[in-house]
Amino acid sequence: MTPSGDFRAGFAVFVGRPNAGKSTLTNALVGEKVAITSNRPQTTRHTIRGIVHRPDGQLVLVDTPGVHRPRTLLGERLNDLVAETLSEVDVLGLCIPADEKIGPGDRFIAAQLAQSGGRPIVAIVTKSDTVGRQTLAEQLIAVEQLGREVLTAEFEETERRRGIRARKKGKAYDPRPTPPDLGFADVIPVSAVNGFQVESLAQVLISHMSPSPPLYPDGELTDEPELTMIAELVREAALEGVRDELPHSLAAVCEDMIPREDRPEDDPMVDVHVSLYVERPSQKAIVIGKGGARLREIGATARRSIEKLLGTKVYLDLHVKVAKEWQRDPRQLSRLGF
Ligand SMILES: Nc1nc2c(ncn2[C@@H]2O[C@H](COP(=O)(O)OP(=O)(O)OP(=O)(O)O)[C@@H](O)[C@H]2O)c(=O)[nH]1
Repeated sequence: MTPSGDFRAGFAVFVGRPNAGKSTLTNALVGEKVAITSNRPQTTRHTIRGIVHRPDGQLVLVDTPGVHRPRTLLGERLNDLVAETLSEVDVLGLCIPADEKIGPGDRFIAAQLAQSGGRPIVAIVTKSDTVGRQTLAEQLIAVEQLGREVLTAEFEETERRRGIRARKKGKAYDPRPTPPDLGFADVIPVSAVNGFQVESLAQVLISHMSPSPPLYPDGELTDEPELTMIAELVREAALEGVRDELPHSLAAVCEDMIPREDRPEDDPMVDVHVSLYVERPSQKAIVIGKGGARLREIGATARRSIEKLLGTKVYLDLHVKVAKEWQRDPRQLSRLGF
């Protein structure tokens, strides 16, 4: 790839309520499993970047957790993380599923994005394979309308503040006329499952980047440290098929990753040690399962993904530990990397 004069590069972030399809879309764009998906809400805890290389641009995707109202300390940290991420990117992708009516959660998030300093917001209507043409068309119109509402509200609020500032300084307030085209920069329906418009979305996002040489070398998919990715893979495997409230109480830490010494050069193996933290002994029992059956399943699933990630054979050593109320304890949180 030789970047020409009109090559563009920059950062984009997908924001949306839990389960909106952000991680799946990141994977569809990047083309390899990088972000962690699950059909349980709030599984993405770390900011994971996927890098999309195209002849005319490079898109660095930052995958944030869903914006939600903080209930615990962990929730607050997630929201801080989101606010921090929003201030560092070039374009904001607001994900709204095609198969669910726009709700207060979407409005809350859209309003937050509108307040993030005039960055272009691309509204992405996800999972569009799940609805018919008529429903999709109606959702696109509703999303356009949402864009007009939140950006008009933001414009009026900015004007109101300008007025107050001017009055305080004893200056004349010169109101600006409301721009006629307030709204999202683009509204685009996609499906991460059948690939519908995924490439167009990449182009739209790249079009909002500034001219710049590539930010990362070609071929690099993620700069997330391997240990974090391994921990996420184990956490994902542990969450599979669990229907209770475990997701909020489960954390994984990859303690170390050591190449086995006595292996032939063409058949290496890595020893990986991961601790799974739960809050209560009863949860530990759930994770371990009858006679250790569930833990073995988790181990087997996670090992396969880790082998894919590292490209070598892996011996995975899993330990389940109880760390009481870790969600509410700042010291435990920082130990677990939050
Ligand atoms: N049919 C269909 N399902 C999708 C699509 N994208 C995502 N899903 C499903 O929707 C669910 C949630 O997707 P995720 O990508 O994990 O959602 P997320 O927004 O990252 O969720 P959090 O990590 O909880 O914030 C999963 O079960 C996905 O398989 C899509 O384009 N079509």
